[in-house]
Amino acid sequence: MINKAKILIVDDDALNRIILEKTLSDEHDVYLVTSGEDALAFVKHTQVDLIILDIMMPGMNGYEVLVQLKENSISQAIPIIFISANNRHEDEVKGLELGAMDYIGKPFSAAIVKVRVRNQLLIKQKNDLLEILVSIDGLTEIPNRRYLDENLEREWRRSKRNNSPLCVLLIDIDHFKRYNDYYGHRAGDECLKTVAKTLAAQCERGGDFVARYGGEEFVAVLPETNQQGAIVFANKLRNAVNDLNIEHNASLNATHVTISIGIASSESSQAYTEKALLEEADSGLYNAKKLGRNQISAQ
Ligand SMILES: Nc1nc2c(ncn2[C@@H]2O[C@H](COP(=O)(O)OP(=O)(O)OP(=O)(O)O)[C@@H](O)[C@H]2O)c(=O)[nH]1
Repeated sequence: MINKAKILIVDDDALNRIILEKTLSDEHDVYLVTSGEDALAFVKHTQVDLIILDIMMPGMNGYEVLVQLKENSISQAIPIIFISANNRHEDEVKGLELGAMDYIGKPFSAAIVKVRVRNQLLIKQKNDLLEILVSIDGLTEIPNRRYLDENLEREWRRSKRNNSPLCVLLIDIDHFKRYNDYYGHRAGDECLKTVAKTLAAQCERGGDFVARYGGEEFVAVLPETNQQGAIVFANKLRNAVNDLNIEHNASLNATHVTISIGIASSESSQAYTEKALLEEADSGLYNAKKLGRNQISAQ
């Protein structure tokens, strides 16, 4: 079963646009543009699930449009079906080699277009699900290290491009080895799950996220946030975990589970890479531990 999808049709021929719209609009939301240039502009502001792309058009041809769509991170994952009167084998091979998922010759049968669109949407749905599954940590069900690496790098590049501040927080549960030793590994897992969900739930601003970094460590990424904002957020995390009041009789700094947090800010940092920024957050964490735990420390 596929959900209603957003399909962009790119064709300079009015009759083709009308027939394709009529064919697909009972199952999907259909958008129409008449040139490659308009298609590239459209995907910048509207998220679409599939593009049906004519090849021979005045201005940019379909091949050129496809190459540009594949070069842009916003549009590179959108499946593209070529629809063209170029029915030579070489044209079809070229289209598929460039990255189109399917190629339909003109004149086309509406029934075939319908089925092929449905097939591509099913494949995309499965790929999207797979993408989510490989980005989620199995134990805590929050984003995993893989998700963190990919998204932190992207946010770092965005921050450099737009000259906007970026903060990262390295968060560690205090005396967690003692927790495991005292309450057992299974209780340790439950504690990790609760803390992870609590940390993730504090992210209210779009773009902010918390991921499991490994073991009992987590990382929060705060785009467009300066150090002052990051300190406010870090205290919110620390308070939220304190408020859980999870008993920790083996802790050496409290009678409940607490966290320590190191903060690094791109504005005050000398870091040239996002990894170096994380290392600075690690130094902050080391300080917070040294200062007695259940604290934050900004670099
Ligand atoms: N239950 C459970 N424990 C884990 C998991 N991943 C890591 N740990 C445990 O987390 C503990 C981390 O211990 P340490 O790095 O020594 O740090 P700590 O005991 O928290 O001490 P401080 O960080 O200095 O406050 C180790 O005992 C790991 O075995 C997990 O998935 N489940």
